Formats: sequence, structure tokens, C-alpha cells
Amino acid sequence: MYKVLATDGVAPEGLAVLQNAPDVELDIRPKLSPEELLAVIPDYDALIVRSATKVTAAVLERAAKLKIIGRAGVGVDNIDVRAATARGIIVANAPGGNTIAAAEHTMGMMLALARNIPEANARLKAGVWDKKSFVGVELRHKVLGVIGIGRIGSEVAKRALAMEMEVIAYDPYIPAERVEELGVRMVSLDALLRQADFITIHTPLSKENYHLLNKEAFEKMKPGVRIINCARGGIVDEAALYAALKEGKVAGAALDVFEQEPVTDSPLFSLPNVVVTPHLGASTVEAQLGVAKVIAEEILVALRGGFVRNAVNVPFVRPEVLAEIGPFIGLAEKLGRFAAQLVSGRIGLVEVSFSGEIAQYDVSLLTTAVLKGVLSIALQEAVNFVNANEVAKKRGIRVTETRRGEEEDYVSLITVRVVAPEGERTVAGTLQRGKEPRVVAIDGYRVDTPLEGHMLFIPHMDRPRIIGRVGNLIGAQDINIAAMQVGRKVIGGPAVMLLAVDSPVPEETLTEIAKVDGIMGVKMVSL
Ligand SMILES: NC(=O)c1ccc[n+]([C@@H]2O[C@H](COP(=O)([O-])OP(=O)(O)OC[C@H]3O[C@@H](n4cnc5c(N)ncnc54)[C@H](O)[C@@H]3O)[C@@H](O)[C@H]2O)c1
Ligand SMILES: O=C(O)CC[C@@H](O)C(=O)O
Repeated sequence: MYKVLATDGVAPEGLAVLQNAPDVELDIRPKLSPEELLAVIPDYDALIVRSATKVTAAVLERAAKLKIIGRAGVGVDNIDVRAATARGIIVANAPGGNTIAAAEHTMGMMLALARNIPEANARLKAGVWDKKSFVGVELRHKVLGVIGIGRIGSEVAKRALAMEMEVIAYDPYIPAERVEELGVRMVSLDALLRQADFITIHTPLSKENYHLLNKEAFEKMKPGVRIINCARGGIVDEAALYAALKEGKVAGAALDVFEQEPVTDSPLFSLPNVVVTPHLGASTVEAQLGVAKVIAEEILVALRGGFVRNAVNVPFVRPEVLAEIGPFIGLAEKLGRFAAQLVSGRIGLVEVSFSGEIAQYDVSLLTTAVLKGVLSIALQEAVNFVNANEVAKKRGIRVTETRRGEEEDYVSLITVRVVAPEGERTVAGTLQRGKEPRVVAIDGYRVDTPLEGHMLFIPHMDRPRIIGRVGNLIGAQDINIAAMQVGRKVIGGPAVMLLAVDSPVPEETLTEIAKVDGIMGVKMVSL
């Protein structure tokens, strides 16, 4: 039974898939102090957080069973991703689930700022009908500068264009064509700072953009500029912003995020032209349900050993590439497990080669899947897409990957060679009808068997009375043989036998089979 802990007020309705899973026990504890988290974390296989819980190296050190941390949101800056990676713990987020919520909040903040809505609201509720203090500005025909035009930045740009703003953007990591399709002009950071009437930030917080909007940046801006930050605290230097507001260079600021959170006291809060919200960008019913659902599904996949698409500490695979190679992940992992069970002793080399259509893509994820399969046979420790390469390196396993376009017999073929001191095996597999993993060759002998369940691999000499003896020995244990394949290269020469059996064959029977004259060995494989 896997134990999952959800903190930080993750929407419980979004966690139904975990609540209903027979192999999961879910604890929802919305408010957990750092000390309580440290105390309970050793019990859990998975942790779900929003932004309040700090998953530090100290927490991870105690998290002996933890396999995945799910961030019900985008930013993972409250999680020590490096420490998690070092421990083979997957860190996954739910990108996209709160994009619209954050974009709409940004628009709300921009309008609130332009029309002094919070201050006027407070004044009227205090009994003062004051029209003249709150003359605002229109958004129409103003220049909006978007720093970081990813998911949220693009949605903000679309909405701003609909309000007849002119939108310019700075994002050094996005191809200009993609942004210009939206009707947005890409500019340098310098140009953006000098031209924009409103500046909105939508980047992650990184070393590179810590205090991106600092004293020098404010000096370059147009007098009367308005700043909106619904991304991350720390990107704006709050002291420099305060000074720029005080001297009137900046006409107003709307902030949803702060360098220290939670925060209830800041010099910025004393200024009438500063609008603040307590990190509410993602706080809509729809977004919270959406991110909780995505994370719950990812947690389940991870706990059951699958590939987590939104893992942030697994090498990124472009969605269009993932669409092509994704179906092969299961095949690659099964081939690794299969090959590793055909040899004895410590594997020192794993060679993976790809041929046919699959070879045109970046297949490094599939090589990792093969390795995950190989390592899962011998190791107690959890091996996953995060740590498989690292674990292999630590154990001195050399891994090679080759890609060849040409393939005569199959649309796509994956071949895995494993080398151990006591021998080596090469297995090749493909997907039948694009989805069913099958092994189609072992050491160059043709076979064709689904990669599933229990199998016996028996190299032998191609002569009479061997297959029958094997069948009798297995039948004597009341074990049903579901399928059998024999592969040979020349009549009477060495051959291989692959039997699919309905249950594992006991060790004593394997020893008996190995004694049959003409049999060169026997290996039980379970997938
Ligand atoms: N306030 C909230 O509640 C809330 C909700 C959701 C997301 N967020 C935050 O909003 C931000 C954006 O989220 P997203 O989903 O759009 O992410 P995203 O990854 O889709 O987009 C981020 C963009 O920033 C760009 N970028 C990175 N560094 C940059 C730099 N130095 N200068 C310019 N551009 C840079 C990237 O190329 C990317 O296009 C993140 O910080 C996220 O944590 C906040
Ligand atoms: O969970 C939240 O409330 C904030 C989420 C937001 O900051 C994010 O990065 O996704």
C-alpha cells in the first residue's frame, strides 16, 4: 500500500483518483508545520504540495520512502529539486492547470491599478464619496511589456490585445515567430523597459532573473510606468520598487507575489498606489481542481513505476517527440528487464540500438527506460527515470546508444545487448500494431512472443526429444504452457526455445530442465 500525503490545501475533490486507488492510502493534512512535516515524512511514498510547504534538503534526508513530490501548480521553487534528484525522487508539477487563472488575475491587477479600484473601494466603504482622487488611465493604446512570454505571458498578451493594447515582449528562450503569430512584437529587455507603459512579469524565478527589475532597470523605464508581478517574488527588487514609487518614476505597482512569503508587513503596503494580493494567482476553483487532478494522476503513474510526463527533473522531451516515442517506453523498459534476466552476474555494458522510424527521434528517454528495466532486476532501491542513469554510472555500467535509419523487417526496432562476465545476450523487440510489445529476436534467432508474464528461455541443440521432455517436466508441476517459440539458424545446430507459462516454474524444475541432454541452460524471466 502506497502512502500519499497532501498538504497546503490541495483541492481534495481533485484527488479522487488517489482516493479511489486500491493500492493508495491518502492523508490530507492542509496545515502542517515544518516540524510536523519532518516528523511524518519518513512514512510517505508521495507528497503533494502547493507553494507554502518548503520541501528542503533536511526534509528529503528523512524521506526514506519518498518516490515523488507533486507540486499542484507550476513553480517548484519551494522544493529543493537538486536534493530530490540526488535521491532519485521525482519532482513533478502541473503546468497549464492554472495558466488561465494566473492570466486573468494579472488582467484584474492591471485594471485595478489603472483605475485605482482597491483604494476607491476602501474609501467609499469608509464613508467617503471621493471621485477626484481616483482618475485613472485607460489600457487602450498603451504599450504592455511582457517579460517571459510562455504559457501565462501568452494568455495575458492575448487578453491585452483584445483590449487594444500594443503588446511587446522580451523572452530570450522563445522563437520570435511563435510570439509574433499572436500579434506581439519581440524586443530586447532594454527596449521593453524604455517603451512600456505597463510591465508585467511571467518568468520563473532563477539566478539569472533575481532582481531583474532593480534600480538600474527602473531608471530606464518611462516615467509613469506601472508594474505588475504575478509570477514570483524576488524578480522585482522590492526596495528599488519602493524608491521608484516614492519618487514618482513608477506610477503604481500590483503585486501578487513577494520575496518573503507569507508577508503581512512591508513598506510597499503603506503606498496608496500599490495593489497587493496574497499569492492568489492560481486561486480559482477551476485551477485548483485542475492542478490537483493532474498531480494525482501523475502520482499514481509514478508509484506504479510509469513515466511521469511533467517531471521537472527528468530530461525534457518535446511534446511532439514524446508523442512519437511515448508508445515505445514500455517496450524499452520490458526489453531491459527481459535481457537482464537472460544473463547471470553483474552487467557491465548495456548497448541499445534503434532502427527504422524510431531512429529519427531523440531516443535518450528510451535508453533510460531500457536502463531502468535492466537495473530493476538486481536492485532493491527504487530506480526511475530520474536516477537510472546516475545509478548505472555509480555501478560502473557503461551505456551506449546508437541509431540507424535502415531497418528491413520492422517499422521500428529496439535492440538491447547486455554483457556480464558470464556471458551476453542480445534481444530485439518491436511494437505490434503500434502498441503491443513483442520480443522478435534473441541472439539473432527469430522468435515472436508478447513481452508479458512469465517465460522460460532455453538455449538448446536442435534435435528430437528435447521439447517434449521440457513440456513433461513443466506439466508435472501442473503449470500450463501458454505459448512456445523455437528459433534456429541451421537444422541440427544451436537453437533457442521461448515458452510462455501461466505461473513461475520452481527452481527445482529449472534444475531438472537444465540437466536434459542437449539443453545448454535455462532462465526464468518475469516481466
Ligand atoms: N501567482 C500565481 O499564483 C502563479 C500561478 C501560476 C504560475 N505562476 C508563476 O508564473 C510564472 C510563469 O509561469 P508559466 O506557466 O507561464 O511558465 P512558462 O514556463 O510557460 O513560461 C515562462 C517563460 O519565461 C521565460 N523566461 C525564463 N527566464 C527568462 C528571463 N530571464 N527573461 C525573460 N523570459 C524568461 C521562458 O522562456 C518561458 O517562456 C512562473 O514563475 C510561475 O511559477 C504564478
Ligand atoms: O498554489 C498556489 O496557490 C500558487 C501556485 C503558483 O504560484 C504556481 O507557481 O503554480
